Amino acid sequence: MKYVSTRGQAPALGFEETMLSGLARDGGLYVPETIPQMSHADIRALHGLPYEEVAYRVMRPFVGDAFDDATFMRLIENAYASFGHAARAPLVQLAPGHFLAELFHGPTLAFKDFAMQLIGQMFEEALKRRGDRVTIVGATSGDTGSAAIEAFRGLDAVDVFILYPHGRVSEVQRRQMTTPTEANVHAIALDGHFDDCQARLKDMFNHFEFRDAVRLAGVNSINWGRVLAQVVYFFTSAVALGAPDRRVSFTVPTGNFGDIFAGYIAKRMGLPIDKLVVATNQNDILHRCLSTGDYLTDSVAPSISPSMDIQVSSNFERALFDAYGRDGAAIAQLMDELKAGGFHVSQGALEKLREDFTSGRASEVETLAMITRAHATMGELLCPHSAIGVHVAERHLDPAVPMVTLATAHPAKFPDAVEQASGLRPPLPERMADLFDRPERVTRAANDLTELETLIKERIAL
Ligand SMILES: Cc1ncc(COP(=O)(O)O)c(C=O)c1O
Ligand SMILES: N[C@@H](CCOP(=O)(O)O)C(=O)O
Repeated sequence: MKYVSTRGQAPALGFEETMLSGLARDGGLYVPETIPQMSHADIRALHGLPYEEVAYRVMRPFVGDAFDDATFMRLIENAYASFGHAARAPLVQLAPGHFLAELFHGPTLAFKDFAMQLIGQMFEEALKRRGDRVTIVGATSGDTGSAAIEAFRGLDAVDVFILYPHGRVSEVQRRQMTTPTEANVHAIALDGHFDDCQARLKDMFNHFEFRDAVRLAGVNSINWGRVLAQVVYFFTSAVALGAPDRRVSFTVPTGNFGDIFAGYIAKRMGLPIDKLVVATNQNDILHRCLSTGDYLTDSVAPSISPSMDIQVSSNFERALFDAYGRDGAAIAQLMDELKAGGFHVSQGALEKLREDFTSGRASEVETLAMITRAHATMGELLCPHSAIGVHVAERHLDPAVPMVTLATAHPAKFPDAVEQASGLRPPLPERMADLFDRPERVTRAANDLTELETLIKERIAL
């Protein structure tokens, strides 16, 4: 299995190199050259299997010879052992035909744990075998950072630097990143918003002298391994509702387009998915683009769903690559236009995108109202991101096709918004009960590439 860049100018790589290198050297994102297929019989055979076994069967063809069968299974089992629910991604029914996939039972209470716990295992195994070490730099609007720190804290072969937007993550998210005591963990509060963090991270990958000197690696959804691990719960959810003998739709609270792109990969593998609904908050560039074809960046408006306060949606590039017939030069041209503020998706590409994706948005008022109503009438306390999903999903229900909305974070990560809407302040799980008493350790930094690179080099003593 080979991976190719969306910009067409970087060498094709195997799974392990793709995973360890992050961004392609031409600035693009890696995608599989071909998508492995699962027949209806293969999908039917997933019924009743434990999550780990489904994960193995879905991901195995993508991994090639990077790990032997027994090792790959062991890594998967290790990855999900710390989850607080036996089903890993349980489904609950919200209303007739509408289900919620609870993806927040991992160690940091967000869906990021599904992929991050696994790539933590895969990095450790691959680096041990190679006798190598890497510097991970991650950009976060709150959840990727805490999940990455949890997955990589204390590992000898890794330093992990997380850039988060100062003052724009929830207090729980911030403390998850700033309170770990391990010396290989470095939380950096950047003066800017998430898009600045992600842009500086991509600048570092494109600055080869720095990239090679620190052995830079990425664990954002830039990393194909992240997307791959997220494909699995689309399968477990759909199979639980009758796939492949019944079509299923998904609504995904969306920011960087990684999670919904994982759904698209599941569909391309053969899972009978009807609609993939992109649900955005007021930072709705994806909804506007799918509605009009214009992908035009605007200033980010801070919201009560801070993890989705994103305007430059990294993985949309992967979807565009397919929509433009895998024409790397066309994608490179669009990404150049994006630097100047945006681009227009061609009519043909827009029609291709609309074959798979539809979209909706929720305002701040609608998000709060959804939390209130879900608590009062559905018995579910939703985080603001998940509430956006449920709000948008309700506008795309079809009596003939079950809808699954992904609940991407635990409500206790965003207690202020949840309390405002429901009157309930959800408690953190027991194992995190002292989070607010632990001392914080964080470095404040300007939105400046040279300053950030110097800081990282000093910390790893280069
Ligand atoms: C809680 C939560 N919901 C939704 C999203 C959006 O997911 P994606 O960036 O994969 O679109 C994020 C951040 O990525 C998140 O942290
Ligand atoms: N919402 C994310 C933003 C980064 O997304 P990623 O999936 O590319 O890592 C976050 O919580 O950090």
